[in-house]
Amino acid sequence: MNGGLPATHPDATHADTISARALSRLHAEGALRGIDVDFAALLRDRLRAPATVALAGALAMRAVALGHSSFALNDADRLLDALGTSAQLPDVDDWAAALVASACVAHAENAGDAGALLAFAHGRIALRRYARYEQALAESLHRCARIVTSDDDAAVLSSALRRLFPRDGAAAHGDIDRQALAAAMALRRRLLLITGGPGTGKTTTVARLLALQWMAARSRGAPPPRIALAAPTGRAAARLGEAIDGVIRADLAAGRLDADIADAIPRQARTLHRLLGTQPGRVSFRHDARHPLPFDLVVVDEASMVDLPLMAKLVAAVPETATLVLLGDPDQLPAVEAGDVLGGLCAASGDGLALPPADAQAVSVWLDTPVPARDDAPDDGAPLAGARVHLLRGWRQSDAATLQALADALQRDDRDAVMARLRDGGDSLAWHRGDATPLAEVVRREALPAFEAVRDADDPAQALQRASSLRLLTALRRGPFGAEHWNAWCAAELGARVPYFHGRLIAIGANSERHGLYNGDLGVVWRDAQGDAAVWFDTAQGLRAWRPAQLPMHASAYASTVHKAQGSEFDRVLLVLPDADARVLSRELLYTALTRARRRVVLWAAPEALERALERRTWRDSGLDARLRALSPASAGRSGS
Ligand SMILES: Nc1ncnc2c1ncn2[C@@H]1O[C@H](COP(=O)(O)OP(=O)(O)OP(=O)(O)O)[C@@H](O)[C@H]1O
Repeated sequence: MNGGLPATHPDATHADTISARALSRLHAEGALRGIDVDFAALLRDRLRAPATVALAGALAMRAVALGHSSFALNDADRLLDALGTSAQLPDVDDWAAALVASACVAHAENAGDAGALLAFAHGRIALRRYARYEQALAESLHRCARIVTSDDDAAVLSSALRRLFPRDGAAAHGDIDRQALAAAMALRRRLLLITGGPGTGKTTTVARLLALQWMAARSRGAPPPRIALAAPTGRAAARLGEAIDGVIRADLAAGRLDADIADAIPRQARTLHRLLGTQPGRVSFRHDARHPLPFDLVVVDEASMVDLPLMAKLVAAVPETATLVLLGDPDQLPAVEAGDVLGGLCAASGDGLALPPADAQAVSVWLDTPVPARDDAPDDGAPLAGARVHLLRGWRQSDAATLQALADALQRDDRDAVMARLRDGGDSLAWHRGDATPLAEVVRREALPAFEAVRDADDPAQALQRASSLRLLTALRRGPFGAEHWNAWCAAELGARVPYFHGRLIAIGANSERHGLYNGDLGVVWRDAQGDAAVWFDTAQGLRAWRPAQLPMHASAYASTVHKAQGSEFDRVLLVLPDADARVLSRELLYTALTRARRRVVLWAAPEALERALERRTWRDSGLDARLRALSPASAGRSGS
């Protein structure tokens, strides 16, 4: 950036003066980055925009880096607060008037203005690119969220649902089986979100939902549904495929499924990039609105990890006649990139506990149980009402029960219960107070043996089996509590003398179609008798090895940030928080880290850092709900009834 900001415009208003001052101050303090201020300078110097517009542009760009797709003018103080600062900002009405008057800003009346770099709608300012994605997503969702009037025979559906979702004790007490409800809703809706915490049976539900779709198609005399399973990362896709396979096998053995349907249900899930078809050197995918995906049902797991541009492209590529089912846990950290899409979808679809009356009535007949209907006035209703079913009951057994209870307490924001659970500990939970136990001692005792077991395995296959037994998770990447430091520390403890030492654990950091390796895939370095190193991976084609120099981007996999570990699971997790407060510490970070563990969590954290993390919510601002509301002033429930 040039040494200062552009000079004040000759006919500057009071709002411009305030804006110019705010820009200088926020730049000087470091709250705005060079790139934000350069963008402001471009708007003012080259495009002759007033300082009000330049300030809005700089803040919109800064907001994207914090994960917001846009920010509300009347909530700009909150954005500054998140940046750890404050400044006098223009009066909201003056600011809005200046934005509407500027040729640099697209708004409802000049929406065709292709040259505008910013967009202003619903009181929110966004970089034009993100506004376009958000508007396109809202329009596609609005289209696909309409109710499908199923012409399936109610008796056939009832009997299929009874077979796939046998009643257990809970249902006998009058509770509805929310898993069966979700599967049934996928027959009425083109868009369905199935949300819930870990172990609430999202994958189990989706496996049975696929079977139900088959049974329904068969009874209708329709061709079998063409099904695609996908997830944002390779790891998550592999887990989804394996989990569906496990459910189908168990259901077949229990007589809940016929063999021909069990055989026909796909178990291979792919990354979203692979599903949509990456094209070398291009940001666009092979499948889009004009070349839709050749499927009738698209299931996407780990939806919380999908960012705004990718979700917009996915939804556009789902054909009008297909059903899109998104699975996710809205309490997890949102996508690293901008736009909390799952959060926006949840805001637009309500709590997922009650349905619009028309849905409730239809599904009650299929489930043979009264299903609660929303009783709010249609005009106040959520624009995607009925598009979400939230699963409540945790099903994981025994040794993970303490972890499940801890995750529940985090979800409820019951801090006393969280602290009590942590203090009580148990076989599956241990808390080392950061002020009392040296971290290196804990890592040496709790983590190192698992990494030594990888190194000392008999062969690469055994090493890879042991690779996901433990991961050290950090809040930060750099510094003494960061993943980079602990990766180097573990390597040194394991006796590393060369970068690709025998038994080194590697994680791939980007998707590579060419290799068939995906972000998060784990590999292990194995040296042969001549000392030559190869890195082995368990791929969809079986065990494969590459020379280190042939691999896509990768890093050691002993430690990683919680953000990076999203979509992965480990038997045990050692979570390390920094000894002082850091802005990344939040309840969602704790929740995401703890729910990565299947069996045991060891936490190293100072009580104060833990308390700060529990107090802070990850804040992601999104205009999706506002855009959806603008598209459907009446609720989806009314339009469909
Ligand atoms: N209706 C059910 N009856 C009995 N067991 C169930 C039921 N639903 C799920 N489970 C069991 O609970 C465990 C978790 O289920 P599942 O993997 O489907 O949950 P999930 O929500 O997808 O979990 P995660 O988000 O952690 O992947 C599995 O062992 C599964 O067999």
